[in-house]
Amino acid sequence: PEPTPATSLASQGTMAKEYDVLLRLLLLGDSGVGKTCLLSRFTDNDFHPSHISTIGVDFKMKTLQIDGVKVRVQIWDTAGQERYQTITKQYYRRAQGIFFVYDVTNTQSFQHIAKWASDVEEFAPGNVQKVLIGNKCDEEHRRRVTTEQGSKLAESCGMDFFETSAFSRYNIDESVTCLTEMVLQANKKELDGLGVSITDNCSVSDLQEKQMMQDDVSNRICFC
Ligand SMILES: Nc1nc2c(ncn2[C@@H]2O[C@H](COP(=O)(O)OP(=O)(O)OP(=O)(O)O)[C@@H](O)[C@H]2O)c(=O)[nH]1
Repeated sequence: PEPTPATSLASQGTMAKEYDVLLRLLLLGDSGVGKTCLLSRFTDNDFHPSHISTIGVDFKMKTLQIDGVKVRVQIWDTAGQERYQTITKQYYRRAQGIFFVYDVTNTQSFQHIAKWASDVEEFAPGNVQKVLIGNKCDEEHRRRVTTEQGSKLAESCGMDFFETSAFSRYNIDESVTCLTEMVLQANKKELDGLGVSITDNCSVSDLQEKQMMQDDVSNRICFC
């Protein structure tokens, strides 16, 4: 589905002051690692035992309070299946933060993180913030990727790292809050530079979009 444009969301917020800042985060990783479940657990406290593959992209939102600022986090869930990648890549450049998700019981999904990361290098904005997630850590008996391996990979890619469980809710709020804080921090200067305090009603996405339009008009990808 197409979301309501960020600008109109922001202006709705002006009336009711539902939030101060709007951010876009993206979930990437192989099919079946648990991206949809992580999102449902975070936004609705729901868990689905069956795997229904995401088709293309989907999104959900939740508002967090961070240091007294109401931050509306729009999280985009992408299909892990190869055949949707032409579509999903189009969403990379509008993300301020990315979760790279693997499944601790699936070595291949861990090895593929390098490929997801190199795609992001190519298609996402330069200052995009990144967090590595090793999901399904409740499945200790089926684990194939150690915490140390995850932690080393995260360190080598300059990412923060969490092991999570959408099943038990372990580290779900913590990982989303961490990435949200990183995005706020990374955009603080930009917001200040544009004369906008992060306590004003605004969308970081729109501000970045404006700046990118000024910076690289010639490099813009057309979505139509
Ligand atoms: N034990 C356990 N199972 C999980 C966890 N998270 C997801 N699953 C299961 O893993 C399967 C795949 O989960 P999804 O969330 O649909 O996977 P996805 O990454 O969104 O997959 P695509 O949409 O195909 O890219 C489902 O059967 C889930 O119930 C978890 O933390 N623990």
